[in-house]
Amino acid sequence: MMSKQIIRTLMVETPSIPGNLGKVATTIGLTGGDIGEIQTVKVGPNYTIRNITVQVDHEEQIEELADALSRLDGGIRLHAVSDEVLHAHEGGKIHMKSKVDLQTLADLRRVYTPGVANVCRIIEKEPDKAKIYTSIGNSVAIVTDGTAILGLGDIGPVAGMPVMEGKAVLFDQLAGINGIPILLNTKDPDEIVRTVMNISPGYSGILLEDIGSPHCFEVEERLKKELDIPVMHDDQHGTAVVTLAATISACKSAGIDLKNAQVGQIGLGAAGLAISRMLMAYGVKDVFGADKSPDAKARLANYGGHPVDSIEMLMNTCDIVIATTGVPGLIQKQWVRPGQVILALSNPKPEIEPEVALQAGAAYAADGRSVNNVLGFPGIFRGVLNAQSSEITHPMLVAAAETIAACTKPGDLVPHPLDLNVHKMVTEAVERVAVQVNRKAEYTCSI
Ligand SMILES: NC(=O)c1ccc[n+]([C@@H]2O[C@H](COP(=O)([O-])OP(=O)(O)OC[C@H]3O[C@@H](n4cnc5c(N)ncnc54)[C@H](O)[C@@H]3O)[C@@H](O)[C@H]2O)c1
Ligand SMILES: O=C(O)C[C@H](O)C(=O)O
Ligand SMILES: [Mg+2]
Repeated sequence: MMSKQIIRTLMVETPSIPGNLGKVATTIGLTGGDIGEIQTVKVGPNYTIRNITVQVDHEEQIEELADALSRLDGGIRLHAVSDEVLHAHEGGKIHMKSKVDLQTLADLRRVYTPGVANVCRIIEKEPDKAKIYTSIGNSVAIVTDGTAILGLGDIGPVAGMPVMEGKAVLFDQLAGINGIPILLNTKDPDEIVRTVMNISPGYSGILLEDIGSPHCFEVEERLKKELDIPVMHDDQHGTAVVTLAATISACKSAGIDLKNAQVGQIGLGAAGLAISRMLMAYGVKDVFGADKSPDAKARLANYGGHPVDSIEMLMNTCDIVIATTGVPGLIQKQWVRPGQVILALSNPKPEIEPEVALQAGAAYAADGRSVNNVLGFPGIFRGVLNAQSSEITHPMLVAAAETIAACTKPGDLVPHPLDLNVHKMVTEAVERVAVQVNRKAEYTCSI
């Protein structure tokens, strides 16, 4: 079974005779399609037209499906096949909008010149006032060099823009933050650091996204040192937060003692190394790691993890296995041990489909669509922006993970990604820790 990435909408007309919609559904099922939403477009005197969303593995299945539907008798007609995903991206997914009215000359003078000059002067005298009189206090740059776009690899920053726009949509709708994509035409760490430093005055946070390893480690570390605004590489720490949350939930449901469990991490790049570090910092004693790169394994050993040479061996010994390699189907079903927890987190396709892992005996299994850093980064940044914090610290990340785990329904691994209450709870948890950090800093400064 595959992850059915191709999504199409079929506009189908059926005469109003019981059983016709059933025939359509059966035809879709027989060609291997999964039915998603069904929306009634028009109810006629003796017919109904519906948009049916279908997910399939391959493009050719859509053609087979269209053929099969056109062969159905009794007046069933396929009117159109449309690509809603592509359609949703037409013209881009984001748009910079003004918050003020511009109807009259008075408006013009107020929001622009000459009124604006006085606001500039105020900020010149007291730069902190920019947080009050501009959007800077609520803006985060989403920075990519395009070197590790999802699991698609080094496809360049422009091809990665749909992902960056997606992150901006999530920032806006889940946390009310202006997320602004910044595409870098360089992969050189020195240039990345210099460029981000040079643009940083316009932002109150930097989200590094889909920057490949190992240069992502150096870039993040240097930017954290140089800048006095929060910097976070989402693929590292956002992913680690959500994975820790899913692991806590799985252990609770499966009765596994996380700290004494054997945890295996396959793929020790940006996501995998950060997940391993997070789990070890949380108290997990044994984290084993596999990667095709000896350097990646050496990095794990430096942080106290145990590198192993074979994925099969890791599968054979670990209670919890997490994979972030970007290689679909890497985990074979015969390697799955009964009762194991398997988080195959690569996007767009996992190392093993959750259904396959569960059929093979896994107690809990999930992929990167559900265990996804979308549950972490919006609330983490909202929390630090609210607290006007200059950094994102490890205790803030742990607070976020524990909050996500606490919001998870029994039997699930993580909450629904669009549950606004979860993002609010993450925000509050991070803000609480951030405020404590700020207070401590004030106290330290004053003594
Ligand atoms: N679900 C989520 O929230 C989430 C978040 C971040 C990343 N991811 C996914 O994780 C994957 C990796 O992302 P990343 O940013 O860590 O990339 P990366 O390039 O930094 O890391 C990938 C690592 O996998 C290793 N690897 C590749 N093929 C391998 C194989 N056959 N056997 C063993 N190791 C192998 C590479 O050597 C590298 O160290 C991507 O598919 C990405 O979509 C998911
Ligand atoms: O973008 C996502 O869906 C998650 C993650 O950042 C990834 O790179 O896969
Ligand atoms: Mg990413």
